[in-house]
Amino acid sequence: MASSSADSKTLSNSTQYEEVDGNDENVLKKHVAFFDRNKDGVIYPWETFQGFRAIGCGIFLSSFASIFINAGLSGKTRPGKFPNLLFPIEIKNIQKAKHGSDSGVYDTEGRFVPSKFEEIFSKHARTKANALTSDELSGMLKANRVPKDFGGWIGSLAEWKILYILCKDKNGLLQKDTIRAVYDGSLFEMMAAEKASSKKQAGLKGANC
Ligand code: HEM
Ligand SMILES: [Ca+2]
Repeated sequence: MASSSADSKTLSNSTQYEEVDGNDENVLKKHVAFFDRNKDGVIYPWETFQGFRAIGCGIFLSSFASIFINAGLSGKTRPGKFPNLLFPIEIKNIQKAKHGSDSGVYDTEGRFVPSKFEEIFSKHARTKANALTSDELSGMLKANRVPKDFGGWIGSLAEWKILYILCKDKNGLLQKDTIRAVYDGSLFEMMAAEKASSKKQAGLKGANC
């Protein structure tokens, strides 16, 4: 549905998310931009580590994630056959790092596909229309599995389980708004701001979303 709003998305009364402008935007670039700490277009493992720490993750998860993500995605985003052993991820080619067994919310060019986003909830949200329980999330991951695509299974499992652990609400639900915000990376900015402000307040520990 068209609108004159300059925003790239709106939340209508029926909480259906729709692209308004910028349909051809590579939103996947925005998803990862938070982790490019010095904004030079390349994400090194130490930047992934710093990004995870900034959103409140512990040293163990941050270390594991930075090794796993950079070793796994670097080669896919770089030209040529030879690996760079500093494992940089080139943001301009981030759509090449997509894997199988995903939700399809990012298309092959990294664009956000609203209908696929809505499908997550129409197909898998049974308890509440606008949220997923842990079981419903597991059901979605199973349903998205492409046979024998073990790399894709692990990638999807890691992305969604980390999101669930970090951002479930007090009732164990992963809210639709939270999931929407992970796609364009705004969630990471919010988490970092929350972590920074809670740090200021008398040593409160890094929070969930
Ligand atoms: C706490 C940090 C992160 C969380 C919670 C997270 C979560 C997610 C989620 C939920 C998806 C959507 C998958 C789907 O639609 O099925 C996704 C996709 C993706 N993420 Fe992240 N992510 C994080 C950090 C990163 C980092 C640091 C990178 C790389 C620098 C990255 C690269 C990607 C890529 C390439 C995709 C597309 C996968 C695909 O659709 O096939 N993510 N992530
Ligand atoms: Ca960088």
